[in-house]
Amino acid sequence: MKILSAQQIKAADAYTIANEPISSIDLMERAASACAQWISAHFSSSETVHIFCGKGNNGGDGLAIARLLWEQDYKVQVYIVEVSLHATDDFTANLEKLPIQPQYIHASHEVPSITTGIVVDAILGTGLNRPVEGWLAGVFHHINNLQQQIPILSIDVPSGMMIDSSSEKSTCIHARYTLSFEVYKLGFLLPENAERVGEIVLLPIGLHPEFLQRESTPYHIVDAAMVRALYQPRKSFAHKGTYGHALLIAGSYGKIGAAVLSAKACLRSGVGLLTTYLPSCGYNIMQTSVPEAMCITDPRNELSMQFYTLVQEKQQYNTIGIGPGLGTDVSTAKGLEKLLLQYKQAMVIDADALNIISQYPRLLDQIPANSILTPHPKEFERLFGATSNQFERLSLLREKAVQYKLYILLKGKFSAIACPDGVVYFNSTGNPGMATGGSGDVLTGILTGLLAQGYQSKVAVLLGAYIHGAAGDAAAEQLSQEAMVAGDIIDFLGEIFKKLPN
Ligand SMILES: NC(=O)C1=CN([C@@H]2O[C@H](COP(=O)(O)OP(=O)(O)OC[C@H]3O[C@@H](n4cnc5c(N)ncnc54)[C@H](OP(=O)(O)O)[C@@H]3O)[C@@H](O)[C@H]2O)[C@@H](O)CC1
Ligand SMILES: Nc1ncnc2c1ncn2[C@@H]1O[C@H](COP(=O)(O)OP(=O)(O)O)[C@@H](O)[C@H]1O
Ligand SMILES: [K+]
Repeated sequence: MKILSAQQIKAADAYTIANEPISSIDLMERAASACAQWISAHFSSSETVHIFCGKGNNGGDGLAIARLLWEQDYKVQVYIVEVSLHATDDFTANLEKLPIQPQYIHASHEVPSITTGIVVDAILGTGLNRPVEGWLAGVFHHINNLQQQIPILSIDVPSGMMIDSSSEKSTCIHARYTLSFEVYKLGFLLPENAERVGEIVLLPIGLHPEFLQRESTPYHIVDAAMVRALYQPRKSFAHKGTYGHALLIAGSYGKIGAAVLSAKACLRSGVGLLTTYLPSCGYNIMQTSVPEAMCITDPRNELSMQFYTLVQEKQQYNTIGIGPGLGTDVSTAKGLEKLLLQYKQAMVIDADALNIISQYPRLLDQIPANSILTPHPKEFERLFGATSNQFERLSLLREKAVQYKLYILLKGKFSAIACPDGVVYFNSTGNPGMATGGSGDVLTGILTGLLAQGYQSKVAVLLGAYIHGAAGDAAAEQLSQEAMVAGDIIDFLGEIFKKLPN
């Protein structure tokens, strides 16, 4: 699914009006009726609905929603916030059709004290053209202070929130739900806006499919349809050699669990053969807990320089996953440097392997093209530096993926996957139950398993991120977000793989 900028959304609107064709007031009616339907499905008509409208088309939506809910016997109060002297034509047309008398607000103290019902925020939408400040910011503060008692529903976008750049300097409505039209907006996907958007509900309003199909954008959402198209079923005459041999270099004293989780996830993602390279203290643990994995040990309790010679001697590994629980011992760093000089196929680099690279940045140039890096935000910052906001971080992510010809998956809710061509995919699966130690080690195992069995890096990272989150969602569904642990994500992988064939 494509993510469109405010400018592209405006163009989609215009294209739909010209080519469906439909009048702009009817398109607004369609958007408003999708919102009114959602509201009536979720809130009883005994609730008073307080609708705050600006004077642009977002306000026009609000007025139409007010009329539609009034027709369904809701008690409706409309407040027109005088954001501008100018009103749009569709706002004016809907004001003429409004069956009740609105109240006008020119100052923050004019916001009524509302103690029951629900609040609908239709003050500003994608037409925001400057940060919200001054008396309007005061109005927003008043509305936000109601939040504890009553739900705030923002129409299309929480008012005051920029969708294509940081809203740090703007006062925004903090919504409990954002009822947004047709497509995700980039700002919804970044953690800095989490408190502003609340729960996102996407409502289709019939924007022209031709426009959506042909419009190009660097930002996409990974969805179920996309991953089903990427998935390759196993061949009936396959043997274990068909699905590759992965080498997983992981673990240090006290962190063998990370290696175990990665190894199990790699095997449960369909790899043909798996060899793990571990410090000596991990041998019994791995052989007992994951008998399917072969095991080579380093004589030390940290991994030493020796693992590069192993790769040099045995070139049979289709890919290497390195990092979970590795530690950042100097000898491990030296081993990683030698490995990067020897091994030229795409690999998966995570956790302490990334931390080592951030200590020796020259190693970035040695990483094989098309490798997958999986930093969490802190690791990303160590690798590439701090940024002043998350839109800048996203630009930096794209820039580094292009510069080093890598797939860089920046972890979090809506993990952002930047590709060497500068395109970014946001993963749509996963939940806060996955914010538990070891979830990332499981992801490394999955990605290593998919790469080893022959998926191209791009397919492996999109498919892997999606199934990792989907298995996490299945685990949370069964066990709760609190009680699930990283190992449960592995246990639910099978359920997700079963749903992938078309
Ligand atoms: N997507 C679709 O296909 C469809 C979209 N639709 C809807 O249209 C919405 C976009 O409507 P829009 O373009 O009229 O802009 P909108 O957000 O109402 O704001 C414009 C007003 O805000 C003002 N203003 C701006 N910044 C300000 C600030 N900081 N502080 C104060 N004022 C500020 C600006 O004032 P001015 O700059 O003129 O002073 C102007 O008056 C979209 O979000 C969706 O709800 C549906 O109806 C149909 C299908
Ligand atoms: N709130 C969340 N929503 C969706 N996915 C999440 C959430 N929290 C964590 N995850 C996922 O869980 C994984 C956590 O990885 P990481 O922080 O490296 O964990 P660890 O180092 O403990 O293995 C990432 O893939 C991340 O996207
Ligand atoms: K709004």
